[in-house]
Amino acid sequence: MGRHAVTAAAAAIGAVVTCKAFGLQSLPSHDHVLSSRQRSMSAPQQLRHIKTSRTALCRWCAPPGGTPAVAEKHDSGDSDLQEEHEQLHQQQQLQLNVFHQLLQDCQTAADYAATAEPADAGSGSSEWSGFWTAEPKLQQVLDSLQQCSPAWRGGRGASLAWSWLGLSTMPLRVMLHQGGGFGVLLTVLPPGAKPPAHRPMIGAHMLSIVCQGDVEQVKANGQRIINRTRHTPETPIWNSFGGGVRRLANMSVTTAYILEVLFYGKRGPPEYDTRAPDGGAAERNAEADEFILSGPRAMATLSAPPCDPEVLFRSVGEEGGDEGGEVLVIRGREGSLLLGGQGGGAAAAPVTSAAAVVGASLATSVGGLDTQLEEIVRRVLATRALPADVRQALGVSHVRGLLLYGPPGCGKTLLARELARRLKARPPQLVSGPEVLDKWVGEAERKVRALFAAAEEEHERCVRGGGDPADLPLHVICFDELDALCRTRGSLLGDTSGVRDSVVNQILAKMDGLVGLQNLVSGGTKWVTCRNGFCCHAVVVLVTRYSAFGASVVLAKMDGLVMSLQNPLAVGMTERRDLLDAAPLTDYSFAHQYNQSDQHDAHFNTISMRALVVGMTNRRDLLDAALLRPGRLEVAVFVPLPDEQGRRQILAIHLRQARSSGLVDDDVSDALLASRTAGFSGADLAGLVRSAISFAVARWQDLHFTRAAGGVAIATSTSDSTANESADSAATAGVRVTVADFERALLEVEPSVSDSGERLGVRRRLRNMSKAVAKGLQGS
Ligand SMILES: Nc1ncnc2c1ncn2[C@@H]1O[C@H](COP(=O)(O)OP(=O)(O)OP(=O)(O)O)[C@@H](O)[C@H]1O
Repeated sequence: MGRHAVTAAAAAIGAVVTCKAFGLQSLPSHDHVLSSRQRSMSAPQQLRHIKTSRTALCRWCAPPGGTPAVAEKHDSGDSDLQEEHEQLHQQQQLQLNVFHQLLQDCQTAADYAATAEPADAGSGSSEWSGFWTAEPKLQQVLDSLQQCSPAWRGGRGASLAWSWLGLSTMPLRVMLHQGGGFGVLLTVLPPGAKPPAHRPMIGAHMLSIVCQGDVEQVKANGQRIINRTRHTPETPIWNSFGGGVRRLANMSVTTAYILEVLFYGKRGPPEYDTRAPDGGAAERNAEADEFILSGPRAMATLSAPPCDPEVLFRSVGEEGGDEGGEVLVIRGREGSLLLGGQGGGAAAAPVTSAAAVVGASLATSVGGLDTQLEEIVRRVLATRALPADVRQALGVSHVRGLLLYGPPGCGKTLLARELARRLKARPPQLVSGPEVLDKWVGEAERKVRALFAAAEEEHERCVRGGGDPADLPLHVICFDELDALCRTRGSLLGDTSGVRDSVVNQILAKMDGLVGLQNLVSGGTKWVTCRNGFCCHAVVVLVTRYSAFGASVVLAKMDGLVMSLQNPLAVGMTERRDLLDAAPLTDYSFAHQYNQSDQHDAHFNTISMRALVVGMTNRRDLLDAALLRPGRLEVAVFVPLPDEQGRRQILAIHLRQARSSGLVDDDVSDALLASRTAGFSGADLAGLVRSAISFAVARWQDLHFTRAAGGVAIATSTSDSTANESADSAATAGVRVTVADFERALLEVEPSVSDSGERLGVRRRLRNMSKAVAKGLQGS
């Protein structure tokens, strides 16, 4: 038998073995894995090909154990949704096919290399010796690698494939496959990550591709090679031989993904080499050790390698979320990444990425804010979804404050409410700035304290009852129109300025309490007379942190702060409380004295885990800068006017109910309406839908009135031809929203916000007023 025949047979056997090894049985049959001709097509061509393969899609849509709801979606009659759904599945299908193709090609290449052995890597500069695979096989692997990308996205902001790994704030290495003489590794580097140098696997022939991001690779193995690779469809593949010391750095602002294929031959997967980069044989490179082990080790807790490709690529419909929408469903082994703290469940039980689920389900009620949702999920929610031990291992703490800012009516309040609801938090406490302000001295601050009181009381009760505060639900505290409350201190003139400054201070004090001040010593209150002669209710927190102050200095500073800034919050800090005399403590009538070892530190820290403060404003520029510092409202997300795609999503959201009840004409096109509503905010679009429905309701009422009065169903009361035509049918005896209704609504509802974020209504009123004044002047 010629070499080619042998290798072809080996390839065929290899493919079968590979399929079994990768658990491909339950996946779409081989005719849905791309043929070599199809593989030579461009990605869009492949997409088109898959689109025509309806059987494959349906199999994928309704996998064993899949919910009927997923299949039902096809029959929902909602063509937009159906189209979106199909696109999503086509993309998933493509990704899965591409990945499986890669595995098959690698397996074939590894099978061809069965006779080759990597040289011993003892020297640390190992090379794969001799012939290891046929050139065409290598080319196939390279082609397959080139097709891989984690960045394909589905509809409505659902991130697919590996992008959920981008939630990690730490570099991660994920073993996607291991066995059959090769491994496939995914390295995920958060923006700016520069993990310590390490050696790649010894003796491995490696092919790496940057799937996303801009990555610098520095190799130092006798010679120094600096290679910077930005992801493009034509990104060159790094082709290297194992053993050299290497450092990767993510130079981009997005997460970078690097996919590597490592061929290690028959002798099995080599260990990561964590010896010092200088080549010292015994001396371990502790830094690299930590990185490498924290990656796979974290992943071992998160998702036992090798990951099931299905796990990584699965991202379908309603299974994970209580409200539907696209969610990432991870069928994992014990303790998969982002399990929402449920690690260690039954092996087959579906587990979901809590953060991704929340993000995706938010998209079902908040439209046009995909990027914002992604940022919120990554920066605010992701850590809350991590199991406590993983979070501790990564050394990350929760973000406690989120600021949503932007023009009015674009969904800030809606987003905050929905966020609280989806986080299964206690009912959110939502107050608006002007509501908090009070004419009575000290009352506004009391209201602020009351907002935080529930979280604190619940925590106390839980601790007293011997419970674990970590199990407590989250408290979300939302301040709408924050600019009315938290203007830059000292920026306001007049009698109210002291009160407002004091409210800012109170909020800061509470947020800092939530941050968990170390070494909190004393807290109390005092009535002080400010320069302007008004009495203020001072909240005083004394923190022992800096030894720079002596007792008198502390006292003077506290008084000085209170007096000179009209600032009713005085903060004194010292590490040497013993140096303090009694004066500050008595003068400020401190009710409590805590020290470092006191439980109260833990108290504040734990409360902080269970509280999220969300501020909302149209005028971020007016806010006190202290409020925006890290540890306070540290994540600021701009919520803009929706673009066309966003408007389409918002319209679909607001019409969803009426549509699902079959009350909207098929001719009503969200896409068309979106193209005609440039400059509309989310609130305007909601108003437009309400207006259109109001016309339909009026027509319906007229119809019923006519029937009731004359017993004859003739819609003479409306000139709308669509309604006339349909008046006979039983179905249209109900409300029916038509294109004509929207045409009328468009004449009635206008954009309320200018591009610069101002309310047009106000400007219009002002314009009218000035016209009236001018007229009056002319008349007089
Ligand atoms: N992105 C959106 N998706 C869906 N509905 C939206 C969106 N934005 C606004 N809406 C609709 O408009 C209403 C008002 O929006 P919301 O109060 O959240 O805006 P806002 O940005 O907080 O405005 P303001 O700054 O005036 O407080 C919402 O209840 C919702 O019905």
